[in-house]
Amino acid sequence: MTDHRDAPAVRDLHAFIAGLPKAELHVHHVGSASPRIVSELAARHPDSKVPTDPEALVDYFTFTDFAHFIEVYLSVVDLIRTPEDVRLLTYEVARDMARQQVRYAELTITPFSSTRRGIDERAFMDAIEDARKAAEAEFGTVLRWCFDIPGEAGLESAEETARLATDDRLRPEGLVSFGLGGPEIGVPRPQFKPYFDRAIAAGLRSVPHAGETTGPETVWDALNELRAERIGHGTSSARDPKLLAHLAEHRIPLEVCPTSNIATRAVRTLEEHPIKEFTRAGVIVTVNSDDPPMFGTDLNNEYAVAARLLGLDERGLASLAGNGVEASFLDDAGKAKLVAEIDAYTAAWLAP
Ligand SMILES: O=C(O)c1cccc(C(=O)CC[C@H]2O[C@@H](n3cnc4c(=O)[nH]cnc43)[C@H](O)[C@@H]2O)c1
Ligand SMILES: [Zn+2]
Repeated sequence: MTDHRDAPAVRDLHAFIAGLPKAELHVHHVGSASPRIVSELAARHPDSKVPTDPEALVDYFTFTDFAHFIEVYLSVVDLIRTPEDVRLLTYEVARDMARQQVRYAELTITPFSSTRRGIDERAFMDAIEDARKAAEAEFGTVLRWCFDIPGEAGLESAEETARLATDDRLRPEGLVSFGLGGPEIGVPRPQFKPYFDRAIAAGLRSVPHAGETTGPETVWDALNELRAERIGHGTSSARDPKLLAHLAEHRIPLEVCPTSNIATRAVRTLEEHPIKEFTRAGVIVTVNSDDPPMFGTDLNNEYAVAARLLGLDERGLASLAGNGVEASFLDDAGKAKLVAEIDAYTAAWLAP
């Protein structure tokens, strides 16, 4: 993904980013399946329309709009049919993260999509937990889960997601937060309040998507009705100065995913992305990859994009990585350790 025509200073920045320890807060489980895993699963299930040839996947993963993206996303969801598929996917996603020096990730998982397709709920939880423990032991990447409601699937999906997230016999050890994903148009956030209330009462943190494909009123709803502690995307917040001031004052971070917004055509070009308006308004910005292989990106590339749009040098990038850690649901000791690692890496890189 590095442009080899880059000037030497830019190349150095890419190398700095590649080694920088990072936290990722907004990345989807199925949306992180590498072309190799997608083609392996597609070959196992020849009834699927998903191509088996990784090169054909590039075309397949070119989206006309957000609705088309969700349609393609669900065709990949359809490839995950057994607990072993779930385990393999989760473990391989962690391997890809470790290669990018991602030390900690909150991975958004949609258990409803798997249980409704017939995967046993107990086996599903065991598969993700087994992969989480193996990944931490083998790659050193700490994974935590965000269970999200696929809002367009209706309140049945909200009920099922809340049940899976709060039933003490099922709830996985790695679960830290509760989310809401899928299309926003025609899916008002307030209807999900009772499910978020239950999840919050059970100790989960609230991290809905909002303002990705609809206006700032959706972000207000996420804050006021769903008690959001971070906002997934929040792109349209830039259209409401009062909202920007509120996010800044209450230190509600945005999980910004620049390339995703272009790929789903939520934003026309990177140059038009409001990330700079967020930082100017004092909003805490974290940078994330969302569905990296589907959007032809990875977290390192998203940091490079942010560096370009925000004019960041190495210290600025280290501070951006620090935002990801501070906005995470790691405990204080975990945060301090990862921030110290970022600082030590940056100091060593900049040492004469
Ligand atoms: O699983 C089903 O059967 C189902 C039925 C109806 C609707 C849905 C969904 O809408 C699933 C959406 C799915 O998309 C995930 N996702 C991945 N990237 C994004 C994003 O950038 N913005 C919003 N959602 C995203 C999300 O986690 C849901 O799982 C499913
Ligand atoms: Zn997302």
